[in-house]
Amino acid sequence: MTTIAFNKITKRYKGTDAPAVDEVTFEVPEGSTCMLVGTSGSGKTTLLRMVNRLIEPTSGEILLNGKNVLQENPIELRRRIGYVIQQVGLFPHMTIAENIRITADIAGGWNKQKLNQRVDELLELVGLTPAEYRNRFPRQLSGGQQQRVGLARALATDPAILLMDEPFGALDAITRARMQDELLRIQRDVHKTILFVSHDIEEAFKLGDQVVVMSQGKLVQMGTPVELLARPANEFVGQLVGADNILRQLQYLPIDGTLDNRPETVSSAHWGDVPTISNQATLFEALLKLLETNASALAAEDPQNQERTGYVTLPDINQAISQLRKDEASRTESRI
Ligand SMILES: Nc1ncnc2c1ncn2[C@@H]1O[C@H](COP(=O)(O)OP(=O)(O)OP(=O)(O)O)[C@@H](O)[C@H]1O
Repeated sequence: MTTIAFNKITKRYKGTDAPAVDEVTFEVPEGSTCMLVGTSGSGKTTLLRMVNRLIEPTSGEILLNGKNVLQENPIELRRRIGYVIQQVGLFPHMTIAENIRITADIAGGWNKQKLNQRVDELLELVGLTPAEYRNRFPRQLSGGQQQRVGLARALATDPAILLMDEPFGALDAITRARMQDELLRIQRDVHKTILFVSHDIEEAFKLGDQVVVMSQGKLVQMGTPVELLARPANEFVGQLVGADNILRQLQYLPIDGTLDNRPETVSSAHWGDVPTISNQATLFEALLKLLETNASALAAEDPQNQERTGYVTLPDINQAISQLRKDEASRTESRI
């Protein structure tokens, strides 16, 4: 596993005035997913491509587990870093198996039989039945399926790092959501350190442990989705993440900050009767369940051991909403 650290990394393209990436410093902890968002031209792709040295920095450093990428052989480096882009770029005259095998082969250490096994493993991992897909050609696959092959290929060398540049950008909304779910599922197994460029804030919030917001080459804010929603660093971030949308905020706020041990709306004799909800659910999910079941409270349970950690009621959610409105009002005031 590998940590990626950016230290005052700067890129100035020849013949341009403003730097494309301007003294950016942050760290992606190993095994986590960091989403890069921001306006068009804010330097996201440039930042990403400096990690595998497709672009060389002007100054600053990028460290992988403490080692500067500039001290590594670029080919060796790219073997350890998977790269997935929107234009999958499969070789049209090679079968799916050959497309994946060629990358695994480069990594070396596999004999023919092991290589075939590896291809099948990877196809399984990305949700394509090997027997059905391994001998097809790229043109015989849908866009989403081709993107899966792109991901399988990037994982072929078992890299510690995955760089993903709008990999699902060209897919329709339903396929994109499915691919996002697949990536979450795969990441639960493989624990790669992922840096992912996205134009879609919902995607960034769904996939990211951390989200980095870029503007004009600078890092404006880094935080978890909840941090960005609750405390956007400035108006630009607030607008980008939709922090003034209360329902959206409820979708990301966990219920555990709102739990009540002895809600007045439930008499103690009926505590055992109320519907349950995972204590990792969001306030939005709790709100929906309260409306659906018409119950006065939900019991929050730890999904691991079914232990009750508290209760959530409509007044609790109302209070959370009032707090969000107050925060929003004070943010607006501080802008004036
Ligand atoms: N090869 C290049 N030569 C000169 N300028 C470049 C080059 N590549 C990118 N730029 C400029 O650097 C800036 C950052 O570009 P970059 O592609 O990193 O942004 P981005 O945030 O990924 O944009 P988008 O979201 O539109 O893909 C832009 O102003 C772009 O015009």
